[in-house]
Parts: sequence; C-alpha cells; structure tokens
Amino acid sequence: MEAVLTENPASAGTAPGAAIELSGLGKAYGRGEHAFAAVRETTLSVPWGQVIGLLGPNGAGKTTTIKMICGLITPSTGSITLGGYDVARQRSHAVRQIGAVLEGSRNVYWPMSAWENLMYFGRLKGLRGSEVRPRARRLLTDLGLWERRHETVGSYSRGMQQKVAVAAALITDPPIILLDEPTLGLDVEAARTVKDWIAHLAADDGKTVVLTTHQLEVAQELSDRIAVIKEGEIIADLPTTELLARHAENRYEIRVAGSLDGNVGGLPAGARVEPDGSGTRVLLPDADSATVYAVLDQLAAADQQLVSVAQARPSLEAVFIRLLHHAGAAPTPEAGGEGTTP
Ligand SMILES: Nc1ncnc2c1ncn2[C@@H]1O[C@H](COP(=O)(O)OP(=O)(O)OP(=O)(O)O)[C@@H](O)[C@H]1O
Repeated sequence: MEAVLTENPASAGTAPGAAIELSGLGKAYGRGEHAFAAVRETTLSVPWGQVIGLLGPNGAGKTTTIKMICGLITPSTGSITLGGYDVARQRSHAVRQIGAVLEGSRNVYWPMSAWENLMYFGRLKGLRGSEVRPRARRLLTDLGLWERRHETVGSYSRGMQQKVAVAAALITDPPIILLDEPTLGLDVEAARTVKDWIAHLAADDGKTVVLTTHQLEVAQELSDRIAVIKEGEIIADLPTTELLARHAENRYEIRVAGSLDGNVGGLPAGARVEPDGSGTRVLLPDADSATVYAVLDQLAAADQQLVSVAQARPSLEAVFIRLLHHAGAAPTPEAGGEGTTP
C-alpha cells in the first residue's frame, strides 16, 4: 500500500485535490455553560487512496468526527469537503462520495435478507436495479454470503451481519469508505475477512478509507497513516511507519535462560531486568552496540545461557500509550511532522 497517493485512482472519485478535507472542524454538545467540546479545531487532509487510522481513547471524539463527515451530525465550527463537495452546502453530492459502517448501530435492516438489504441501499442511493444486482452478487460472493443471501440478517451471526454492513456501504462503489470499529465483536476468522477486505479496497480498488478502532494491531496492519485524537484534538498525525520509527529507540532486549542470580550488579544504568517465562529478559532502553556486546560478555562470563538478542521495536500500542501520556512531546502536524498534511 502506498503511504500517500496524491493522484486520484481511476476506480475512485474523479475530483482533483484531497478525498477528505476537514478544516477547523469542531463540535460542542449542549449549550452555554453546559457546552462540551467533543471535537476541537480539527484540520486534516486525506489524499485519495490513503487508509487513515483514527485512534483515541473512549470519548476522544472519533465517532463524532466520523458522523460529521457522514453528514449525520452538524459541526459547530469549520467545514468538511468530500471529493471537493462541501458537506454543508452540497450535501447530496458530498454524501454520494462515501459509504459508512458506523459503530454499534444497526447499519442494515435485520428483518430483511442480505440480498434485500443490498437492493434497498443501492436503490436508496439512486442506482437502478440492473446496476445493483451484479454488484450485490459480487459483494455477497466475495464475502462468503452468497449461499445464505435470502436469509434474514437478524438470523445471521455478528460477523455475517458486519459483512452485510460492509457490503451495504460498498454497494454504490463510493470512493471513500468510513469504518467505525469494523472488527468489533468479530471472531478471529470474521475479523480476518473484514481486514483482508479493507486492505483489498485500498490496495486494489484505490479506495480512501477512514478507520477507527481500539484494536491497535488492526490499525497498524491496515493504516498508511495514523492520527491520534485525545479530548477532541489531534495530538499526533504521521505515516504509520514514521510514527513507529520516531518512537524506535536504541532499545535492545536480551533474553537468557533461568534467573540472573546476582549477575545484575554491573548492568548499565537504565537497564531493566524482568522475568520472562522460565527465563529472564534484560531490557537496555538506550544502548549502543558496544554496550550490548559488553552486557553479552558479562552474561557469558557468568555462564548465563543466551536465548536471544533483539532490537526492540515498539508496537503501535506502546507508541499510542506513550503519546496519550506525554501529549506535549507528541509529533503533531504543527511540530513539523513531514507528510502529516500532504
Ligand atoms: N449526543 C451527544 N450528546 C452529548 N455528548 C455526546 C454526544 N455524543 C457524544 N458525546 C460526548 O462527546 C465525547 C466524544 O464522544 P465520541 O462518541 O465521539 O467518542 P469516541 O472517540 O468515538 O469514543 P468511543 O471510543 O468510546 O466510541 C464524549 O465525551 C461523549 O460523551
């Protein structure tokens, strides 16, 4: 997957410029002294073909942002354009650019079958039956639901319902897909299918995808770019690889069999010793290779059996937690993170 596509892929929208532009976007719930700013001054430009992961703790403002992009919540401040169309002023054109699977909502009608749902949503969005049918067939076949297409969605498993929701969002072949917690509550296999689909939509169909999830390994796997929201504000916004690289320190992890038995005295300052199953892990948070060799010599001299040596790479989860707790030091677009606002 390309980190940033500046050109609009042929299969996606046709508008020049960015797929999604949020400019000074804000949302306050309530009024007067009871007003609560759920989203503040959010400015974000998502190029065509990019998968952006919107991460943040509970209540950070992710769903509010997604719903504003969908046109379901009216912003208090700022503007949103989708494929160049202003959501407030050119609503029908703007909304036609997107397909959405919203968190926790019943995105599809349970008393209807999967087939009926897709026909309904296709027609609702202005397509003719002859346009919807082949597309519905392909989507249901690809998602493994074709055989059961005439059963009511209410009788499906959670994973199958989520697949129907994804299919309904895709029925008009919109260039922009908004997915709020798309793998929530899915078992390993169903989550894999949905993840593979998201990757396929981006890589093969050139879709622009906005993804929110608390499953950080899902975000790390799928997102070209990560924006972290805390208390309604973006506190970090970087290409995923760069975000991880920026937080990659000279951290090494040495694993030995058994305990260290008093051999920890001469370890360098800052070294941490932790139990690791039946063995022990020595973490060197900021070590050059000379220091690592010195520690290995020391362990060898003490007859400690070496299991492995690795340069520790932080997971997105580790970076995320660090960002939330040290927001002041976070890489933000304002702090000059290149590639943050292409
Ligand atoms: N309709 C509403 N009225 C008042 N406050 C609301 C409303 N919807 C959301 N909020 C508040 O706005 C803030 C942001 O909520 P939002 O649902 O956008 O967060 P989120 O990041 O999606 O959280 P989660 O990860 O828990 O889904 C929260 O404090 C929430 O309580």
